[in-house]
Formats: sequence, structure tokens, C-alpha cells
Amino acid sequence: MGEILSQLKTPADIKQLQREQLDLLAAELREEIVETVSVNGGHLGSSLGVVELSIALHKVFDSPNDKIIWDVGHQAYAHKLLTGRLDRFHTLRQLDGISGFPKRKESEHDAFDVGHSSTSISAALGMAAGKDILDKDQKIIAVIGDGSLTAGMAFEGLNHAGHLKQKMVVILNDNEMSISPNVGALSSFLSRKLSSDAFIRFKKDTESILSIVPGFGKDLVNIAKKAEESLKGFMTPGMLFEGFGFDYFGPIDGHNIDELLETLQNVANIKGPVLLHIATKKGKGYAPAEENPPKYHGVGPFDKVTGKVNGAKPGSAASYTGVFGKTLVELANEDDRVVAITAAMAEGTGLNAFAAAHPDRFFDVGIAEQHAVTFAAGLACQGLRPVVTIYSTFMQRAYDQVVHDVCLQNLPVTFAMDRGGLVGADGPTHHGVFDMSFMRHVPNLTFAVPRDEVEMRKIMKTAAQHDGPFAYRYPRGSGVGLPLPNEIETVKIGTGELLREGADVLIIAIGVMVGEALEAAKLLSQQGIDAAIVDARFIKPLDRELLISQAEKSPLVVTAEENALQGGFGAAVLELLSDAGMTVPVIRVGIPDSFVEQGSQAELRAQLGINADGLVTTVLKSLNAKQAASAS
Ligand SMILES: Cc1ncc(C[n+]2csc(CCOP(=O)(O)OP(=O)(O)O)c2C)c(N)n1
Ligand SMILES: CC(=O)[C@@H](O)[C@H](O)COP(=O)(O)O
Ligand SMILES: [Mg+2]
Repeated sequence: MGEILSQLKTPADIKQLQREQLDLLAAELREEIVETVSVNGGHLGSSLGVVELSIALHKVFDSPNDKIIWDVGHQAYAHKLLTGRLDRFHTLRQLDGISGFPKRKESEHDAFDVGHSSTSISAALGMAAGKDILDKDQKIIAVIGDGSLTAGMAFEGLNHAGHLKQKMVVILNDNEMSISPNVGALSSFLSRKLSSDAFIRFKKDTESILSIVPGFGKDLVNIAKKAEESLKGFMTPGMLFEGFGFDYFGPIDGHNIDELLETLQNVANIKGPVLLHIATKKGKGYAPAEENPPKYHGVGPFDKVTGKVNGAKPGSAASYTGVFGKTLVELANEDDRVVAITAAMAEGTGLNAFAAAHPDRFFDVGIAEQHAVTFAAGLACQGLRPVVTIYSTFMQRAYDQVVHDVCLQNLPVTFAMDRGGLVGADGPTHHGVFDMSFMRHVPNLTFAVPRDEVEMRKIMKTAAQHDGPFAYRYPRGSGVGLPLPNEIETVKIGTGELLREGADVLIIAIGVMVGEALEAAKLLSQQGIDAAIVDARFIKPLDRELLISQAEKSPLVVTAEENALQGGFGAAVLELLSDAGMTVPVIRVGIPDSFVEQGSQAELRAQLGINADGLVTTVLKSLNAKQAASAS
């Protein structure tokens, strides 16, 4: 534990440090971050890149009175260490431990809860406007990365801030990286420097114009064009932000503490919105992360000496993401209408395999889920078969686009929702536990949830051949480990499968809960209880015939899903049975009406009772209650 760091109890203590101590502090912070992430996993590169910035912010500003809002929040580890959380830092991202993201309930220094990107400017602007109304003396600072700046919401905030002329500081942390290298016109524009080449060209062209001014002859158009091109070379990022009404400063070296301190002190008192552009290196100070930023963006436990990631145990099953990436390439090999879209998550979604195999049919649109969906709608209008691959949690951003731009027009767009269900250590901002509720009621949409990787391939092929919108979701982590047949079958839309007969209870499960239900049936049979198991496979349309015929035979129905119970799969089954006039008791197992904290997937499932043991407990409790009721 670092000597200087361990003495810091609050950020006010940083103000007492001598200038030379700040460099040592930076080194200690890096050591602590690398040490902890190497054991627990976490977001390494982004946090290492803002160590100096975090020190400078806490030296110049007065948190918690002044508000520092981190965009995404995956880079806030140094901030956490500087604000009294060193003692608990070893619990980072663990069950009951400190969060990998800022959380207001965790610390008064965490000004705003984050996890999804591009919210910082809007939140900061709201705080800035609020402080004025309430006459508070505070400074408001948003820190946003160049990747997060690619989202429309960031520009909505800039646009409004320029209009309100609100005093606030936006720090643009530009490392030229999102998770992968940042994409888009904005990214190229940000890295534009005022080159001496451009200046010399401009000078020459201007001289040529001046020399012929008296004649203004036939070469004028060409010369004017040349001069215009040269002028474009002068367009700097500052012009963009000044156009939005911000005072622009930078780019400055985001690892130079002196430069940071001086500039922050200068901009702190400017009236009106300020944009400070800093240049940093993702992974700074840890060679493996500097050399391969995507790998160490969000990384599992690794050997801190060599940087070697522990990875999956040898012989473990391929991940759903891996199977998805491989299968989509196969589908695209067979059908050249298949195109793939990611919103800045090529690695996470497994679409990097597709990008390598079919680069001309792959689109990374930046962190822009809303645009991704409507862009897909446009591609579908041209006769293509777009597959928009977005984590379930980030699909929440694009709900209106799903409804208005795709489903209303009944366009053949596929929504592949990775990380459906509980994701583990990222916690409540990232669990994908609402998609069944927010997608299942949209007209025209077909929605399936495979129980294993073989079923996933079948559903993917079925979706690719379907003439309308189709969604499927699959979980974070390994599949069941089934061998994948080369030939991919399709399934009939709206059909489930009876996997086990049983007279005492009917468990209707979907997705990963099917495996848990089968396991529960084995455990129940040891207690003399005979459970029937149905894999519903489709949440929309439900297999009406199968579900009703099985429910008619059973004294008790239990539904099982890794989704919010409110409006989810169990609710859909209840509606179906109730509409059919059935009175069989239905117990729903799933996620109750509260946000689920962080922890490993297994720990969280056990806590919530959404695993085989939980199903057994629910079934036994319900059967006992039924028995007691009929005895009385
Ligand atoms: C709405 C949303 N989409 C996608 C993500 C996944 N994501 C987390 S960090 C990140 C890259 C952010 O890049 P940048 O803001 O430049 O920060 P850096 O990692 O470079 O420090 C992405 C795509 C997210 N958190 N939120
Ligand atoms: C911060 C963020 O949103 C991503 O980096 C996310 O944490 C990635 O999650 P996976 O590790 O499941 O890809
Ligand atoms: Mg970046």
C-alpha cells in the first residue's frame, strides 16, 4: 500500500501535498489499481489513463461541494482511491464490495451514478442550472471520453449548455480510443492538429490569389478551391466546441500534472461553459495495457508481471458470444444480404469475427445505439438483413427506435441482445434483466430466448430467414458445452418443447432457466416429486397449444426466467392462461421489483433463488402450502 496514498483520508489532504509528492502519488495509484484489477478483474486501461487528471481535479476543486461527474464511470478507480476508499478497494466489483462505477450511495464524492455512457454533460448541466436556482456556490465538472462523445446525448447536452451559457467545465479525455480505436468523422476531427503543412499551403495559396487579384481571371475558381482546402486544414476541434458556445482550451498533455493544475485553475473561474481538451494514453504506465488497449479495457484476473490473462479454464465451453460471432459469419457466408452492426462493442459482442470475414458488411457506428437501430431500419428498407448486436442493457437506449423505426414498419431487422440476464460484477447498470418486459409487447416483433448454444444457432438462422423484426437474447458467459452440428436447423416460430413429463408440477422455463429447471427436476425426483419441464423458447408468440395442454394436466405451474418479474415471461404465461380461462395456480420465479447489485452470476442467482435450488425451494413451498390448504 503506497506511503502517500495510505495517508490520504479525504481529498482535502491532497491539497497539503508538495508538488513532488504528486508524482509519487500517481505511481502509487497505478500500482494499487493494477494490483487490485489483476485479482478482481475490472476496467484497467481507462482508469490508468486518468490518474494525473484525478489528482489534479481533487487538488484544484473541492469535492464533495464541487461536483465531479465521470462519464461511464469505468475510469473512476483513482478517484475512488483518492476519496477515502483505499481500505475497501480490494473488494472492487465483488459481492457487497465497492462498485466498479461511481455510486452516490457509496460515497458523497460520487456525484452521479453511471455505467452507461454519454450522460455526464446533461447531468452536469442540470446540476449547474440547479445550483444557480438554489444559489449554491459550487463548481461543476464533467469528464467525458472521446468515445462517449460519439453519442447523440453528449451533443444534446453541449447544445443546451451553449444555449444556457451555464458556468461548467467539460473535460474531454481524448485517448483516441473507445473500447476499440474510436470511429467516425468526429474522432478524425478531434485528432486534427494545426499542421505546419496546412499553414504553408494556405500562405502559398493566399499569395497566389493576391498576385492575380487585379486580373481575377480563369484560374480563380481553382485557386479559391485550393485555398478552401487549406483553410479546412485550419479547422481545429476548438472551432467545433466554440460553435456550441463553449470556451475551448487545449489540447494539453493529460499526464503532465503541472500543465493540468495550471489549466484547471485558470478555467475554474471562467463564467460560462468551458471545454478543456486533454490528450491521454489509455493504459498509461502499464505496458501490456498501453500495447493492447482493447484487451485491458475490461479485463478478467491476470498475472500483473506478465500481463497474461487467466482466461477460461482449459476445456470449458465456448461462450455464447463466441458462438454468436462464429454463427453470424456462417449465416453471412450463405446469404449476402446479412449485414452486422455494433455500437462500439465489436470485441464484446464477438462481431470482430464478422468484421474480419466480411469487412464490407460490418458497421461500427460508435456509441450510438439509437442510430444503430434506425440505421439498420434503413438498410432493411433496401432489402438487406441487418443484425444489430447490442448488449441487452444498452438496448434500453434504443427502445423508441425499435418501436417506431423497425417494428411499426415491420422491417426484417434482427436484434441480437448479448448479456441478457445477470452480468455479474458490473452490477445494476449492466444487468440485462428488462428486455423481455420492454420488448415483448411490441407488435410485429418475434422474440426468442435459446436455452443453449445449439438452440441459439437454430434461432439465429430462423431469425435470418424471417420477414419481420426478430429479437433474441443470450447470456454473458459460457454455453452448456454442447458440440455444434455443422448443419444449422431452423425452428418453427412460436413453438416450445416439452423436455420432461411429470404429473406433480409443471415448470415452464425460458433461456438459461431451462437448464436450471431440468436440474431442479432431478433434485425433486429424489424427493418423490415428478416435475414436467417445458422450454417455452419463444416469449412472443408463446406456444399457446403446448402451454395450455400441459397446464391443463398439472396441479401447479411455476414459471422461470432471468428477467424482471414485472411484465416479463411469467407475466406473459399468466396472461395466456388467464385469457384461456384457466385457474391453475401459477408461481413466478424471476427477478423481483428491485435493482440487483453486483456479485458473480452464481452468487446473484443463488441470492435471488433463480437457480435449480431456488426452483426446488419454490416448488416444495408451493406444494406444501397447497397440501395444507386442501387439508384444512
Ligand atoms: C450506452 C453505452 N453503450 C456502450 C457502452 C460500453 N462502453 C463502455 S466504455 C466504452 C468506451 C468509452 O470510450 P471513452 O469514452 O473514450 O473512454 P475510454 O474507455 O477511452 O477511457 C464503451 C463503448 C456503455 N457503457 N454505454
Ligand atoms: C464499461 C462498460 O460498459 C463496458 O466496458 C462493459 O463493462 C463491458 O462488459 P463485458 O465485460 O460484459 O463485455
Ligand atoms: Mg477514449
